[in-house]
Amino acid sequence: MTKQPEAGTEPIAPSPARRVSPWNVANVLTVLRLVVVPFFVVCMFVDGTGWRWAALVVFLLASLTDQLDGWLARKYGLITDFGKIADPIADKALIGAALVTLSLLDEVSWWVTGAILVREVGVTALRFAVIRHGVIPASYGGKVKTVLQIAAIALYILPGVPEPLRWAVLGAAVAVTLVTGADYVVRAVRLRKVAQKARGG
Ligand SMILES: O=P(O)(O)OC[C@H](O)CO
Repeated sequence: MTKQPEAGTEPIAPSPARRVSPWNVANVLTVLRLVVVPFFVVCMFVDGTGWRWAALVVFLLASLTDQLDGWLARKYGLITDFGKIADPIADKALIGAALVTLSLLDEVSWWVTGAILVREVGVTALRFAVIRHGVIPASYGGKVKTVLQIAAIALYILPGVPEPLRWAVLGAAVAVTLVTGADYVVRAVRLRKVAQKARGG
């Protein structure tokens, strides 16, 4: 019986099928998400409700590209190792910039921003630490985490949202962020073991 790779880990193997260029529409959207981050930050720091709404629109449009690039990559077979690494990094840049900005403006506690940033930077470092064994793509939990983070940040950017609603969604985002971070550590250990076994080590 053919042994299937373990879920959530993808050892690097030579692909017998067609090679997909990293310069495809899904990856271009991922890079665009990175490019709009400075525009979002500027909108946040300019005084006035209009600029708040502009920041929200930029943030939500950039977040939408996260859902769109993943969908395009799956539908048109545009999944590349570059996309698997760059997509979570682009999400982290957008989410990280939003949280740091909200903390600088005294609207989100620094401990929340710090806990989320430590997890996000840690998972990125982990991905690079095991990259010689394979790529750890975003998990289902990781995607749920990103949606919760986006919802929580949008509620903080939006003027006049009741505080209990903001706290509830942000609390859920922090919890899922930390739990999925621990899950990636388990996946990285598993990936290393699978890759070492495959090499006969
Ligand atoms: O939890 P991560 O680090 O895999 O990030 C998930 C991505 O942001 C989903 O698009």
